[in-house]
Amino acid sequence: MAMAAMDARKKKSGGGGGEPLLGKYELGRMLGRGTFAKVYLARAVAGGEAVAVKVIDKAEVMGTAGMAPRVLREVAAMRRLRHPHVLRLHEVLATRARIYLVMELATGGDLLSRLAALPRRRLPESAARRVFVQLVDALSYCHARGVAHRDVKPQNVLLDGDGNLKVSDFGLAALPDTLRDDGRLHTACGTPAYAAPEVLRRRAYDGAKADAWSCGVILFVLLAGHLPFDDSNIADMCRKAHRREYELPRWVSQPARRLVSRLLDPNPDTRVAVESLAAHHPWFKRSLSVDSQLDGLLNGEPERAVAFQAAPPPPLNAFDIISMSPGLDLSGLFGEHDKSLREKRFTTTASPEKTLEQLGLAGGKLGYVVVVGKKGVECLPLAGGRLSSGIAAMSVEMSEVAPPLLLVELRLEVAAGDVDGGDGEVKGFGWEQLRMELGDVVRAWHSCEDLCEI
Ligand SMILES: Nc1ncnc2c1ncn2[C@@H]1O[C@H](COP(=O)(O)OP(=O)(O)OP(=O)(O)O)[C@@H](O)[C@H]1O
Repeated sequence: MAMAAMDARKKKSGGGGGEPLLGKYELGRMLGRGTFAKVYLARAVAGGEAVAVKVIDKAEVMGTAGMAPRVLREVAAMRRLRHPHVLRLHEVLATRARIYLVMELATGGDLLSRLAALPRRRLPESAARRVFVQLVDALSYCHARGVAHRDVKPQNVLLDGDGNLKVSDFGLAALPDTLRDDGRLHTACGTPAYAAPEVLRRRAYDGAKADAWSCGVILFVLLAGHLPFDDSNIADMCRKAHRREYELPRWVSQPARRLVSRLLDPNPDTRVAVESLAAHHPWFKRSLSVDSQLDGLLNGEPERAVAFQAAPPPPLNAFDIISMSPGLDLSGLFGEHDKSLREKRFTTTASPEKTLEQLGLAGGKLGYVVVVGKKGVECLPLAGGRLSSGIAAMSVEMSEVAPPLLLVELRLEVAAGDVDGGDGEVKGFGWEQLRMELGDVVRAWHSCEDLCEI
């Protein structure tokens, strides 16, 4: 940390003109800025601990309707919470002009920026689960203590140096003493894209259930890389939310889909509560070794490094590069084909690494190589040709069903510009041979129609 440079950067606005803040903290560079506060890196004079100090201008707060209670709520909420995934408030200091919230330092930035830095703005499912499990853990803890966050969004989810979550910004948090007699809240707050429909419609609402909706939106974003409902018109957004007009990408597993659907339930009475997820939802009980590499992923390493470790990609040839380029989206070229001919799935209890290795070996016999590329895992033809004429590549996706069971989806991609759309070649592809070459890695083999739900 560049603490040596701190003195030079002390700000009048926060640092008291070069003197340590109330003799206790030396303020350094600004970490970020919110609507009413600036947050600085700081070091405790006694002990040298690095912290974050949120500097709030009293006059600004007093001059803005509703802000004073918001600051008080943030302090009251953070004071009563002690959890590894909730940002700790160490102490509150004040001068005549300012309030200083001395907080745990989250060196990893916020989840929104970390996702934005990823090539496809989303995480593999196992990494998404790790983020989500920590989020649910933190919110379950808060809810059990009567604190609903009410503004759960990736900007308010910070990360520490190890990639662990720290839920922050309880400025909109609802404490039990702000509830009406019916136990529900009546203030519209939160950020539209993450806010529950009952919040947007300014109905009385249950803060914990509103948090559950926001968690559903976050989970969707982690898995898909975009928002489920994104409309500048709030009424339209509400309508879409009520009609459940969202579409998860096809690679998302069924258990994850079910979980998103339980959370994005427009009816708060039937919407699942975050507290009940940790104990009961099967999606939570899984973990693959790749989970531990979340930090690497969030540090901007390519997805392939996290998703599948065991298959080092061979050098890419020109064909590989073309087929991975975003301009050539092979997935949209299949509309006319019989799905059962071009897609197969199998379940396996082998590890992702072993499965890939076996696909690679089988490929050697059928004439393709396994490539772990930016688009995921692909089986590409040897020597720059085609798997068979008309077929450009076979894509492979894996998702966890219930550990150690993996679902592996294979899909033939037809070359762009193929005269008959690759129909003949798709029909002639050697699925049976592939199946035999995969041997006992395959536990159950399915055509795509067999397997709507697992
Ligand atoms: N404890 C912390 N450690 C590291 N960075 C922090 C910490 N707290 C806040 N930040 C950074 O400072 C920025 C501003 O935080 P702040 O809580 O004031 O506002 P906000 O939540 O972004 O906005 P608003 O107050 O408008 O809702 C954050 O986006 C984050 O980048």
